Amino acid sequence: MAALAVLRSSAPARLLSGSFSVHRGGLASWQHYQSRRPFSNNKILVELNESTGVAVMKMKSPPVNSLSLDFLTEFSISLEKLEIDRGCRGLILTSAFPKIFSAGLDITEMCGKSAEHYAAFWKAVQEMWLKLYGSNMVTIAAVNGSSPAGGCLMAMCCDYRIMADNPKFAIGLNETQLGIVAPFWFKDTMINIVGNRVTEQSLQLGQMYSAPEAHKIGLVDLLVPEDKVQSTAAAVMTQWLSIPDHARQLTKSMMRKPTIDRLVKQQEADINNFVSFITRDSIQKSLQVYLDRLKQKK
Ligand SMILES: CCCCC/C=C\C/C=C\C=C\CC(=O)SCCNC(=O)CCNC(=O)[C@H](O)C(C)(C)COP(=O)(O)OP(=O)(O)OC[C@H]1O[C@@H](n2cnc3c(N)ncnc32)[C@H](O)[C@@H]1OP(=O)(O)O
Repeated sequence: MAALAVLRSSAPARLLSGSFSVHRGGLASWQHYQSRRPFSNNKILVELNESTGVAVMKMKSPPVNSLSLDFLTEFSISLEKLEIDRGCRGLILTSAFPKIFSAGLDITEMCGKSAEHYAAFWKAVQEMWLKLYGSNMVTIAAVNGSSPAGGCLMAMCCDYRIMADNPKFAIGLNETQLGIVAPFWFKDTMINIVGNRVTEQSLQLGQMYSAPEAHKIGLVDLLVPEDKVQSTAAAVMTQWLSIPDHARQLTKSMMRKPTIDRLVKQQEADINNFVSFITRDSIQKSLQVYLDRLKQKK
């Protein structure tokens, strides 16, 4: 968080516009952030409303917004651009697809690949978490569909979660159902929202909660009809932005810094831990079985 705060105060918006081709239009228009990365297929659509200072980031990686290495890299770059843009104070994170917010980490990135690939992938997951959980912006998740595991983590990184009131949509950290283990920083993020007891039970059982259940345990803050998710997110954002930035940001930092520092201090060890865990034959088998089941369920 401290690192982001430094970035924000030292990088003038003019520099950002020059470096990243941000096109600014009239007051009422939306800006489109175009990524110049050659491998980018624009899996993330970002629209910044200059007059409100609110960006809407829509995940758009078919079919289910799974978090691949490419997706995560594009996500982190997009987030960093917004973070250093002084014209942007708030971020609404949502999905371009009805019914799916994000399917979590892309399981194919964790199966049958090299140790180097796993290390690069895990670093990208860490970076996504560090940037989103440590953001100085007001962040609101507009959860318009199901959101297992890494998708739930993304929502949990935000300051406030609004979910579509549909019992068919589920959210939670279901890692144990795949035979894998949520790392300590996933666990800490959840504890900070719902407390130790609920987190322990959720993680052991790999529990997925329907939207009403998630609201009941405090995993999501507000349930609204599906067609009201975006407008409610905008309204809640206005409330949050009425608080002076410096006071809100310092408070957020005070609450989250210990959790963030814990990973920062052992980032390399966490990568090594992930690689040695995911390369075990038994874990590879579990993931393959889970993936095959997913593909066969139709
Ligand atoms: C002690 C030391 C510990 C150290 C730490 C070690 C390890 C930690 C490791 C990892 C942590 C991982 C966290 C994760 O995020 S794991 C991912 C968990 N995600 C899931 O379980 C979601 C699975 N998907 C679903 O439940 C459904 O797909 C979903 C509800 C999202 C959507 O359902 P729908 O019916 O609409 O769509 P499907 O037909 O099921 O899927 C379409 C298509 O997409 C493929 N797919 C779905 N999810 C994923 C995914 N996460 N990754 C890759 N691919 C996915 C699915 O297979 C279908 O493919 P196809 O049949 O069309 O080819």
